[in-house]
Amino acid sequence: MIVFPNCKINLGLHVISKRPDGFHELETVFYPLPLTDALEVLSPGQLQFSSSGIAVPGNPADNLCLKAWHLLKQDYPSLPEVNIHLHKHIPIGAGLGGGSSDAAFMLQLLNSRFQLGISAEQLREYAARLGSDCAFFISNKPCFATGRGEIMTPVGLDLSAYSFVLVYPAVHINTGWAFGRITPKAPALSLHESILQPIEDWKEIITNDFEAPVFEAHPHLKEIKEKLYRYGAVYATMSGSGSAFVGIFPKNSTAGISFNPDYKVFIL
Ligand SMILES: C[C@@](CO)(OP(=O)(O)O)[C@H](O)COP(=O)(O)OP(=O)(O)OC[C@H]1O[C@@H](n2ccc(N)nc2=O)[C@H](O)[C@@H]1O
Ligand SMILES: Nc1ncnc2c1ncn2[C@@H]1O[C@H](COP(=O)(O)OP(=O)(O)O)[C@@H](O)[C@H]1O
Repeated sequence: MIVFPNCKINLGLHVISKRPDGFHELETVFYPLPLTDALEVLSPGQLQFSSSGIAVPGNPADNLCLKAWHLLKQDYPSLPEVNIHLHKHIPIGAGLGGGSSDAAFMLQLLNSRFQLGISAEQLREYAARLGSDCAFFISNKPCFATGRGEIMTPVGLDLSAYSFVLVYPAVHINTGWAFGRITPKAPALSLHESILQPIEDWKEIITNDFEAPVFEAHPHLKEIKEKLYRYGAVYATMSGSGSAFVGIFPKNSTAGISFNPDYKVFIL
């Protein structure tokens, strides 16, 4: 069985307060985009994980796909061992949620392949235990999110008239480090309201709190956002804790966009 875990972008992100458990309360809008990995699970087999494409840092035994299998195995002891192959295409440490998406798709795949009968709500709970933005990928629809990112309300956003330009400048941002560089505060205007304003106004009212610390540590990244606006983006932002940027352009207006050849650029 093969599935294609997609990435997400954050349209705005406010870090509101630090919680006693060390995590942060935030608000953001998650928006899914069709840049994907490929995740194949073969069974019967022995529990095995391999990957190709972009190298995933860290020990393969810690890969979120395996963690998802172990999480379900605790509650469903009859879950068979499987042979997992991940072809990694979504940039890592980019704020695109690729690892979280792999984990959420793995939970869903195991649930349907082995008919475990887990409800969508229960899947969201399992996913939230694997990562703060993992639960989003179970419903995978535009939503306003609060809490650690796991409390979601659907948001009626139709961006089908636009193309998305993703730029990944090959700078790996550690999410925990980025949260540690922010002084939390309540926003003057909640994203719940600002996201419903015309997209032409977003430039003035929708912000990502991670941009300031990331620009401070990597000043050359600011140029990417400025260049997206120079090319005609209606709205441009860093996604999540970075370092990928997204520019939202009217459809058929992305010809000729080019960046440093060391950067990865995806037009979706
Ligand atoms: C910042 C966001 C915005 O969508 O995405 P990315 O930029 O990573 O994609 C998310 O909140 C990231 O979610 P995720 O990548 O799943 O984070 P986790 O693995 O749960 O946590 C990594 C680390 O980030 C910090 N963390 C994460 C979420 C949160 N609400 N408060 C935190 O303080 C914690 O230090 C934690 O140890
Ligand atoms: N399947 C996976 N894909 C990507 N990263 C993974 C995966 N499993 C575990 N990781 C770990 O998660 C970290 C963050 O991954 P990723 O989700 O791509 O970043 P981000 O949180 O910026 O969106 C990586 O540095 C890697 O060590």
